[in-house]
Amino acid sequence: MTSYKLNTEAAEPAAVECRGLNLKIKKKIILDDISFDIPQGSLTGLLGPNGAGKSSLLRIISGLASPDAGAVQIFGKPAGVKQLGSLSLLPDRSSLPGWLSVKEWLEFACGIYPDWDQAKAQELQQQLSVSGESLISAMSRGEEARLQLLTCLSRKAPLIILDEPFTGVDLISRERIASAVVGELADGARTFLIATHDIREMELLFDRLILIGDGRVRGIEDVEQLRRSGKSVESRYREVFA
Ligand SMILES: Nc1ncnc2c1ncn2[C@@H]1O[C@H](COP(=O)(O)OP(=O)(O)OP(=O)(O)O)[C@@H](O)[C@H]1O
Repeated sequence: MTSYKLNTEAAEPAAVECRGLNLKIKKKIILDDISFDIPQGSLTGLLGPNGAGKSSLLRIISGLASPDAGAVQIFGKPAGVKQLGSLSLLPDRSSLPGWLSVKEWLEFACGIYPDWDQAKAQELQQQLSVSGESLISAMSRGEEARLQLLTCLSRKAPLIILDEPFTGVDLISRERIASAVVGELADGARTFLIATHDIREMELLFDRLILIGDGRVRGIEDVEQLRRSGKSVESRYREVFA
């Protein structure tokens, strides 16, 4: 079995360091030798077609699933349950309790997350236009997506992982979600890893791209360098996957 040396000597550990990740489900290869680093303070887009393995990879990074081989470190420490406090995940499928109202959910979240920032939650509730009175099960997909983002960003966790934050979300809500992310980027204290198919909304925000197809890394790009070479995120995506 190949052994993978983790980057233990860098001055500042990467927010995420993946080395040689492999995952098989029912004999099907889902992730095939995935390796990359995500520097602290960056906003990385994880892009790839349906079924590429993005959600599976994010679950492993978040410590919710284990790879068959390889290793992940979060801020220099092995990923897993002990790192749950370092990251805030917006999962690809809603996991919010539908029987609660938004207000009840936010009170509950404030109690369960030790790093909950109540002032930030109130600010985001305004910014994302989320009504406290709504019952979660009665919310539209876009309203629930905004509540998920609010929940995710109201924690002080230094690593934010968003898995498809725009699914089923209308244009205005997309803009609100994108601008909430922009607001969080200002001081560079947080690191964002965002899996999305909606390249246009995020094109101007990404500073790095990880392109993944058929479970393999198909490219790691510095967006500034891409632009200097006359390419956009979208054109690079088409070049790799079309
Ligand atoms: N529990 C599972 N059982 C069987 N196959 C699975 C399971 N979870 C994921 N897969 C398969 O793994 C592959 C990658 O799925 P994954 O959800 O990670 O892709 P994705 O890139 O997030 O896709 P999308 O963009 O459509 O959300 C798919 O072929 C999927 O069918």
